[in-house]
Amino acid sequence: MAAVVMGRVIRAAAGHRGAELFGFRPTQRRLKTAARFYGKDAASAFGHLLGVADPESDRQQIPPAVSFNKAEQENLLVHKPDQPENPKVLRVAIIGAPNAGKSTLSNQLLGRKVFPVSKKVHTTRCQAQGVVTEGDTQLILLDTPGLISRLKMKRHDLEKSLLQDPWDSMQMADLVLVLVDVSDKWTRHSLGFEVLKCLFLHPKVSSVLVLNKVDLLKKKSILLDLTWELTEGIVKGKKLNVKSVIKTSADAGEGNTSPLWASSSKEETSGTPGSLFSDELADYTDRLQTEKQQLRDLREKKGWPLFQDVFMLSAVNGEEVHTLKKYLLTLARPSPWEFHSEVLTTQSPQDICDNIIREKLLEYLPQEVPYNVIQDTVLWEEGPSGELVILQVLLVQKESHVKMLIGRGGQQISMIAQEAGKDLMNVFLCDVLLKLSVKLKR
Ligand SMILES: Nc1nc2c(ncn2[C@@H]2O[C@H](COP(=O)(O)OP(=O)(O)OP(=O)(O)O)[C@@H](O)[C@H]2O)c(=O)[nH]1
Repeated sequence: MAAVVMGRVIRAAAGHRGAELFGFRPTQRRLKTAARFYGKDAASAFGHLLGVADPESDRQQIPPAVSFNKAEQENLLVHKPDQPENPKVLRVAIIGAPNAGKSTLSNQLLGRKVFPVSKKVHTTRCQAQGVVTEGDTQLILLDTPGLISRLKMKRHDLEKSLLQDPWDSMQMADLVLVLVDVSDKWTRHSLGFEVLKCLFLHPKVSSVLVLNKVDLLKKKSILLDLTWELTEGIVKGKKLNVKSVIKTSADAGEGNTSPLWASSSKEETSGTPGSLFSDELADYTDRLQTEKQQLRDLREKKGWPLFQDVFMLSAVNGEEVHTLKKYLLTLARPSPWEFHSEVLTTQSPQDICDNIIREKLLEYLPQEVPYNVIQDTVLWEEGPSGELVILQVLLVQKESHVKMLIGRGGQQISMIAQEAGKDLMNVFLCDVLLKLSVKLKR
């Protein structure tokens, strides 16, 4: 049985794939269209992106689109970075348990959804990089799969990348954001052994605790207890002063680049990742002597006393993400940029497409069904009006799964195609015609 469903062609009123790189001329007409589509501020920023003199302001920076042309995207990745005179870089790994919100946070920091997000665990299958370029600074975000144990990987027959990639990200990072889902009553009281092990074995990487999903908490006061538990009552090498935490959290405004955190000491820190706490870390490592002993001790631990700062935010609605972003930008160190400012992600256009379709499969199909779908892109081309035309075949192993995927009257697959098409339009900023076909794998 097979079904072919077409995603609706969606109008990308903002004038397609951004910059002059793609041969677009920055016209006032395009800016007006952008104003209709995105709002006035964004239209100004779009003008800025296109190289048009910004008539009113350049307050807001619109992230670049990703080219749907594989060669163009690859070319851009090897393009000499257009860096300013004093470039700065911070490489940020984002780790945490599956479903903590790592990809949601990455997307918010990037300002465009390039990583897949879903309620089901293991949405992210391998490490991917996102690039935020602001002023003279480049933040390189290393989005990773949720940390799992070797045992779990074997038991659930999961790919090796799920185990290896978070570790690889840590090797590359200057700073790690440890995300905890505070709405999960069962897991929120401990960072988990895998996270602790990762932190312990990468002592040079500064760490910041991020308490995510605060929007789901009825009683916000629990955040203080959780902070205490997950930091062992120590942040920036100082004992926590709960009173000042409450005050600082409540007072933190938009323009405030300091974290929602205050230690009991008035002492200033240098803000240089990797250079802090070396003494405390040495003490700490001394206490855990043999490797066996170290691991045994870590298994009994819940928190990490070497966090540099703590943030409390809601990645899904962007609450306080701006504060975190500003904080990260201030920590960047002088270093040549690694990417051209037009690069938003290192993923190939096809990978982005596969991930987005997979995200919808995870959202709409029950239990293990989406994990067994094989995706095969059989057509990827530019249509006569510049639209992106994609045909992807979804191969499944059971007749019952074919039916589930297609849904009554084709409703299910049609919705998946429409939603994925809409997301792809927002990544590539062009019209997208997505066709999905479901087939039984013989
Ligand atoms: N309410 C709420 N939901 C959130 C927040 N952040 C993420 N989510 C939701 O949590 C689910 C998991 O988010 P992801 O970003 O896919 O989580 P992840 O950590 O990347 O997951 P894995 O790829 O499985 O490791 C999604 O349904 C998100 O919409 C938040 O701040 N508040």
